[in-house]
Amino acid sequence: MKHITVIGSGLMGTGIAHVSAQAGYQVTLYDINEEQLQCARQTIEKNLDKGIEIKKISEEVKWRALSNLHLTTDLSEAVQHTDFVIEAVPEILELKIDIFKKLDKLCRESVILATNTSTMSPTEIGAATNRPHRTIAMHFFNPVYKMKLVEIIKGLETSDKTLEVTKQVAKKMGKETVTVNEFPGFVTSRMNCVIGNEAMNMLSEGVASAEDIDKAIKLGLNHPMGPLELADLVGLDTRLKNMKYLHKTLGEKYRPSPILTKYVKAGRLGSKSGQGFYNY
Ligand SMILES: CCCCCCC[C@H](O)CC(=O)SCCNC(=O)CCNC(=O)[C@H](O)C(C)(C)COP(=O)([O-])OP(=O)([O-])OC[C@H]1O[C@@H](n2cnc3c(N)ncnc32)[C@H](O)[C@@H]1OP(=O)([O-])[O-]
Ligand SMILES: NC(=O)c1ccc[n+]([C@@H]2O[C@H](COP(=O)([O-])OP(=O)(O)OC[C@H]3O[C@@H](n4cnc5c(N)ncnc54)[C@H](O)[C@@H]3O)[C@@H](O)[C@H]2O)c1
Repeated sequence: MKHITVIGSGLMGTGIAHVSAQAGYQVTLYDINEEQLQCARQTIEKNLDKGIEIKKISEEVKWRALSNLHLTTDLSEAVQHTDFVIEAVPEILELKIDIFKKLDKLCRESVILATNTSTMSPTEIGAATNRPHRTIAMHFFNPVYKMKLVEIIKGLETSDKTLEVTKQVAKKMGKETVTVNEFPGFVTSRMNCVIGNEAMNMLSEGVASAEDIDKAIKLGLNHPMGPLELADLVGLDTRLKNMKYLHKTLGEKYRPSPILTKYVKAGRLGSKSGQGFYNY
């Protein structure tokens, strides 16, 4: 297990590539958008510098991590030498399935394919390949350099060997893992969804201001972030996609708050667009 390929260099793919390269893996980061790749490299370098500044890593660790990182917009090249693939494209099932079909054709038989989906089914994604026993979900958390958890979700056909190897990969990245049986939203996204949606409904009902809702949860329940600022961090478009999926699969109580739909329609996507429940 020497080479990891990350598919998608956005918010999460960037973080996953960072921790993989810093852990000593050879990393190829692939995206269809060259600009996104360049942005990812800048973000990784910035975060490595921050790690040096707060004395979490040395200069040598930074340069070794950057030397482990390779960027490409060529999918065949991206997986030519890979041992393990982690997909982090937008939360669109058809897109993930399309990519897994391509990966299945291009990757050596022994390569494990992992998806960083927040809520979708590794069984369904794996069923689109000839290697459902080597398909798994590896759910990282934002920001990846900080969040200690990787939530691992086995698909129906995922082999025990694949689960074991995936746990080892997460461990080498310095992460703790939990193993979840496949259910929409797993553990964390489903809980995030309920808390976030209730906060959005309270805001719409005029129960309290966004600031006070977040402050109450931070100081009253000791969360590191309030639910509304967290939704801004995650991306309101990603949150809405996940909510719609949970609503379809788990029923009425997961109906997205109307304010979330309205904000996404207005292009208010959270910190990544400069405006969400707060201005950035
Ligand atoms: C259906 C619903 C679905 C939801 C949608 C998808 C959700 C998704 O699936 C799951 C999620 O991600 S949910 C989201 C889950 N995420 C959450 O819930 C996030 C919760 N929020 C937080 O944890 C904090 O507010 C932030 C980390 C965001 C900012 O914290 P801050 O203090 O204002 O920022 P800071 O100054 O940067 O330092 C932070 C810490 O990182 C350290 N560090 C910095 N740079 C570093 C580097 N380059 N290297 C190493 N370390 C580095 C720094 O030393 C400090 O360490 P300490 O040991 O803590 O002192
Ligand atoms: N945002 C979060 O906090 C968070 C946390 C954990 C998991 N996730 C999950 O991670 C995945 C990615 O989310 P994100 O927030 O990083 O999204 P994002 O929009 O920030 O990044 C997606 C990236 O995928 C690229 N992309 C789009 N189509 C592609 C294709 N066909 N081939 C290769 N690259 C392509 C885009 O150019 C972009 O760089 C989603 O499944 C999401 O649910 C998100």
